[in-house]
Amino acid sequence: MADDSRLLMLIDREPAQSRLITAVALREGWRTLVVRDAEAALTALKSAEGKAVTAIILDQAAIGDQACSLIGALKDKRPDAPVLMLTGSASPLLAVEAMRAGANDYLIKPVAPERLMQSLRAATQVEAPRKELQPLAEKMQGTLDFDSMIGTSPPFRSALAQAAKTARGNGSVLIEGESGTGKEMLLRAMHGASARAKAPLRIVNIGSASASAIESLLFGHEPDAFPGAFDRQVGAIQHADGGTVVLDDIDRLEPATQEALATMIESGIVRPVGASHGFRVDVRFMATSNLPLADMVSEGHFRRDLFEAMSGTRIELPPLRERAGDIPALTRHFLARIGEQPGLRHLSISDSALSLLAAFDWPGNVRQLQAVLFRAAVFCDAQTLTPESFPDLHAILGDREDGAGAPSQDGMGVMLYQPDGNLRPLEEIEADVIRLAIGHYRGRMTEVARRLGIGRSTLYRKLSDLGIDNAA
Ligand SMILES: Nc1ncnc2c1ncn2[C@@H]1O[C@H](COP(=O)(O)OP(=O)(O)OP(=O)(O)O)[C@@H](O)[C@H]1O
Repeated sequence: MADDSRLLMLIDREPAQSRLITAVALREGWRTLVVRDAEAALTALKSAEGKAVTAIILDQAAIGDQACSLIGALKDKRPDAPVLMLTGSASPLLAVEAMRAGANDYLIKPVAPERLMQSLRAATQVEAPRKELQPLAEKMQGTLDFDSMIGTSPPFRSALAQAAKTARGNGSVLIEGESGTGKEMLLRAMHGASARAKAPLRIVNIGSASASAIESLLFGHEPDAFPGAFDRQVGAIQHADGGTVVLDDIDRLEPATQEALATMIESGIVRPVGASHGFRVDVRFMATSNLPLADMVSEGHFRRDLFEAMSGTRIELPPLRERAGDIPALTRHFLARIGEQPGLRHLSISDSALSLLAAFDWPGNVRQLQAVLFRAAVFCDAQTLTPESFPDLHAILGDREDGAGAPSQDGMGVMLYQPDGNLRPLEEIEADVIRLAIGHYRGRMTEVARRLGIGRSTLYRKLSDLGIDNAA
């Protein structure tokens, strides 16, 4: 059902794409106004209907070289309406120009409908930086091996060690973790370090298509297997014979497909949809899940046999908020990579800006950190990023800046040594750890106690023994 307050202007010349975007946007309550070119877009914005436009998607193919100037003109007329640009080009320079002109996001075609909607949702959220999940920065390709995975925090390092140890084997791998924690990056590194590194790696995003389309993508189909199946299609599993298949977001697999996959794995034979016989394949399965799959099994939402077949090795990647100590290293890594992009420069970052980044809880994890840094770098005129370079984070955390939000001792952790080189007394360190935890978990004392591994009453006793004001 369309919501009258949500009108999307789509500047697009491809009828099939317009229909698809209109349909997926409608599912999320958007009405869509389709226009074919720049002139029609600017005219439409002046009309009574156009005044109600709350977001704009622009396909660069409809505009050509003038896309960035059109973004500027649209932002002049409608500064509040976020603009997303679709393009066939992966040029970082175009991405930077589009952002400087005012685009909120830049998506390279083909874009899965879910990715597009995620971006539209993010751009229309009031608390934009919390939800910013599709950064331009992600289009910067780097090498994908274990060494390029930044972080030294113990839970992260133990996940990496487990991955490195099992990469060379043939068993299945399940990587669990919130969105943006690096699951896909880790799987690619594992495939790269495996004996199958030179064989194909096929990644199937389970959330990106309907259940029947996923079956076709995985197993392939015969001509006429279903209405619209004109040609034979070879599925990802068969394509990856000898290599690795990744089931990205396996938690979203429908029950019927779960069953078909469990049967396939058990038999080692893949049977295309509509085919009377199958083919024996040799593939290694890897999967990612945003939700704890074991819980889904206990709740009856995921088949136990498939879970067991998929979890030869189970690796959990921690959310960024649980490894805030890695934020400075990640930040420097991303700033170095951003600085290599055409149109951007190498920037440094002040300690106070690092403290601000460390105090945020990053619901979109490493991906979001990358996006926020990229945006800040695009708009930075100086050589150094400061807290002012992150106005949205500043607004969210600003009122906590002198206390709860900012981790103590240069923001990055707790000092173990005194200036004279001797260790600090345990009580002082403990008090700092508790203050840091209260700040990090924004005063949610149950969470603070849970994360510190102590009971709430012990926590309150320590607060009083150590003389900590719980508004720390
Ligand atoms: N430890 C890390 N070091 C460097 N870059 C990282 C690290 N972790 C994640 N990234 C970067 O963050 C982005 C998101 O990572 P990735 O796509 O692997 O996350 P994901 O967990 O698979 O997310 P989703 O569940 O949403 O698909 C990528 O650009 C990746 O390069």
